[in-house]
Amino acid sequence: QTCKEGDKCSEGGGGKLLIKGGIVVNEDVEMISDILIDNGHIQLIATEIAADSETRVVDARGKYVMPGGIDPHTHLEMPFMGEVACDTFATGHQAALAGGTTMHIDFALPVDGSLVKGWEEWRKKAAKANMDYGFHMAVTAWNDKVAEEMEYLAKNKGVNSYKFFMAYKGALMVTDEQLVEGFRHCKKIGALAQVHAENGDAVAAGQKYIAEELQILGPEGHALSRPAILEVEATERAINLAAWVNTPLYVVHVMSKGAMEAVARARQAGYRIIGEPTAAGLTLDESKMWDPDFKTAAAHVMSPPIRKHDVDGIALQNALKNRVLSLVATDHAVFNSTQKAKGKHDFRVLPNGVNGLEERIPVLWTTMVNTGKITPMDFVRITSTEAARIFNVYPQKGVIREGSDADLYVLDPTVEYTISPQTHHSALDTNVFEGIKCRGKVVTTISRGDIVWDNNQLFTKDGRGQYIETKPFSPYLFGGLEQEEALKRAEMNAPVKRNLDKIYA
Ligand SMILES: NC(=O)NCCC(=O)O
Ligand SMILES: [Zn+2]
Ligand SMILES: [Zn+2]
Repeated sequence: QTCKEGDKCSEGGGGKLLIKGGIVVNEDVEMISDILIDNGHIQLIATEIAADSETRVVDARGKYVMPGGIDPHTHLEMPFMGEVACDTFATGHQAALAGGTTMHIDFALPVDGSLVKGWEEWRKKAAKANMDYGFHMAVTAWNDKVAEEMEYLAKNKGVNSYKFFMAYKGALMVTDEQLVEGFRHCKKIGALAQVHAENGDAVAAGQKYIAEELQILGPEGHALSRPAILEVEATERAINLAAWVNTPLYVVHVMSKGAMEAVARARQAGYRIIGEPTAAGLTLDESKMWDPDFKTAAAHVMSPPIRKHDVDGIALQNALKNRVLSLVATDHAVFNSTQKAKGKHDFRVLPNGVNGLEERIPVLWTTMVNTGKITPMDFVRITSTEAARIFNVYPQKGVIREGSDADLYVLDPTVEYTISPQTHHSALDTNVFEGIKCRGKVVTTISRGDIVWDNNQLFTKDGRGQYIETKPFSPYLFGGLEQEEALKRAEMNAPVKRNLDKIYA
């Protein structure tokens, strides 16, 4: 149930709220506290707060109260491979809110080669927003106009991250030269460079070989044509180029152990590299692409592909635990079974993408907190706080703190349920997490002080979500870079100076 235009949304909507007695978790501390919310913000956090007659009380005793999830990687209503992703900014947001996520950052694509037009187009799509959102922009070509528009959007429209696709040859892919130009420009304007790291030329050759020579055309051909080694190669290449330019780099959807190890080496070497695994990559297995039921196999097709759980998934989980990987996204890009059927006879035209906006929080909690792999505080960091810091919206988001936006959710660790497309809130008719038994359920979600999900019901409406500007030069990424640069420049001149000293000694 969602509130329609003109409804009073009496169960949610404004007013003072008191969340009583929950285990309030931030990334650095957890303690039993009350939280008073007014005017969309957290007003007071204290051991005991009394409610007046106008205040609605949410009983959170025995439950966790955590900062609203921030999903840093989604594709709502994205035109891709001849289809348009079927979750809109309404249905995608409703799914997210039912799963404790209260903000996401979506990838806007250029329109007619223009980033500004792309940004405007995505703002139109987001007129239906049910929760707060920001944008990254994809850079799919390189010229003066692209560079100018990046600067304009970073300075004036709150876009502080730009993604370069090293795959999808003939569509979104850029060359290494464009990558380097783009990285340099990101550094200049204080924006974060992001990469989809797969060797697109090799993937194209691999697809041709698997489809034409080996005559494998089913969804398993997708996995076979995009092996981990091509992800590792591109990840290492992007890291090296970013290190050369000396700009921070964010590797989206790290799916393989090898790519994670490349991120680990780079971080150990002191580079500013961030690795993002996805909910699907952490918890699912590639074997689903071999499922005899086409609908099931096709639902699992995404790029880079879901890998082997016992090798890659577990290694990604451990890397997250040890802070080699930084935060978890979904890469929510959903195509229903009719749309996926386009690739029934050839995996090369099967729209790529899986779901996760609603499942990220309960599935990760079940997989990683219930097993003792990470603490609730770690959980908050990887699902919310780290994204807020990286994309420079902290402490407005990502923390339960006085003055912050009242975006939070209540999770009951005792409730068990099984994920199913029949009960989820996405417009999708499949669900790659179907059948997973979760222990820990988001029972209440609060977005800007409104109860938007409670007791298995949505109380939200289209248009209530706000655009969040992400400002450039995030101190979390760019702090100290100038000093580093000055030292580097001094080192560059050192051999020349040594020689001159010798000559004129
Ligand atoms: N990942 C995927 O398969 N689809 C969405 C586009 C992208 O992120 O590459
Ligand atoms: Zn991608
Ligand atoms: Zn993506």
